[in-house]
Amino acid sequence: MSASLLHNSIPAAADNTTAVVLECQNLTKAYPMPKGLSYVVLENLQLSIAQGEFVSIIGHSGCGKSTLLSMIAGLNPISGGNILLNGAPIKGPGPDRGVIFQSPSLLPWMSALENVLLGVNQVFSHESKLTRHDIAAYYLSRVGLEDALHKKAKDLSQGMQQRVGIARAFAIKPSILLLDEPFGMLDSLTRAELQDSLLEVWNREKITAVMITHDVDEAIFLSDRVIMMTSGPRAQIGDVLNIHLDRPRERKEVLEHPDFYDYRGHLIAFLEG
Ligand SMILES: Nc1ncnc2c1ncn2[C@@H]1O[C@H](COP(=O)(O)OP(=O)(O)OP(=O)(O)O)[C@@H](O)[C@H]1O
Repeated sequence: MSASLLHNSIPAAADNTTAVVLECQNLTKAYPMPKGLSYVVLENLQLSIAQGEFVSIIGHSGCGKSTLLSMIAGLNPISGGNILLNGAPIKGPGPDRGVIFQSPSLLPWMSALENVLLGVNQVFSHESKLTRHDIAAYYLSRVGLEDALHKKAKDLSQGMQQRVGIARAFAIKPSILLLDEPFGMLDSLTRAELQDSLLEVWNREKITAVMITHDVDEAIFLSDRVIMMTSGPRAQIGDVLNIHLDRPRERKEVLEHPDFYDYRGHLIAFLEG
C-alpha cells in the first residue's frame, strides 16, 4: 500500500504560521429548561487550534467541556456563533473527525480488526480490500494489538478495547481527533500505558487533537497547550497554558523536567481558585 496512506505529513509543531484547523467563533450553547427558560452553558467562546497541535481542556465538572466537544463532533447543535473545521462550518458528524470516548462502544461480536474496518471501509471505499485490511491492521499494531487482531471485542480487556478505539480513530485519517476523557475509566497503570501508546502513534501522525481530561498530569504530558475553562453557567476560556516540553516525550523525562511542577502548580491553582 502507498506510504502516504499510513503517514501524514502534517508539520510537527504548531506556531503562528501554521494553518488553523479548528475555530470556534462566539460559540454559545443554551439547553432548554422547563417553563421556557434556558441554561446557558457556554457563551461567546473563542478558540483557535492550529494544525498539528495537541490541546487539552480542563475545568470543573459541569462547566461544559463535553458539550463543547460534542458540538465540534457535530453531535450537539450549537445555539449561537460558529464552529469552522478547515474553514467550513460544521453541520453534523463526519469522518473528518475521529472521536475517542471514555468507553469505545465497540461491536462486541466483531473482532478488533472488523471494528476498525467499519470506519476504514467507509472512508477508504475506493481502496482495495487488501489495502483497507492493511490500514486497519497497521493502526492496531501501532497501539500494541498486532496479536489480537482477530479477538472478539467482547473478549478484550477494557484497556485493549480502548486501544481499538484509538486505532479506529487514527485509521480514518481525520482532520482532527476529539478525545473525551479517553482514559477516565482505566486504572492508573493501564491509563499510563494507554497515554504512552496514544503519544507513540500521535508522534508519527501529528493529527490535530483536542482532549478533555480531569487529570492535570495527563494534560501536561500530552499537550502543547492546556485550556482552562471557567465554571458555568456562561463558561468561557479562563486561562491558557503553553507547555514547552520537547517532543517526542518520555514520561520519566517529563516528570523530572524542572518546569513540570510549575505547569502543574499553574493548573491546580486555576482549578482551586
Ligand atoms: N442535554 C442536556 N440538557 C440539559 N442540560 C444539559 C444537557 N447536557 C448537559 N447539560 C448541562 O450542561 C452543563 C455542562 O455539561 P457537560 O457535560 O458539558 O459538562 P462537563 O464539563 O463535560 O462535565 P464533566 O466534567 O462532569 O463531564 C451541565 O450543567 C449539564 O447538566
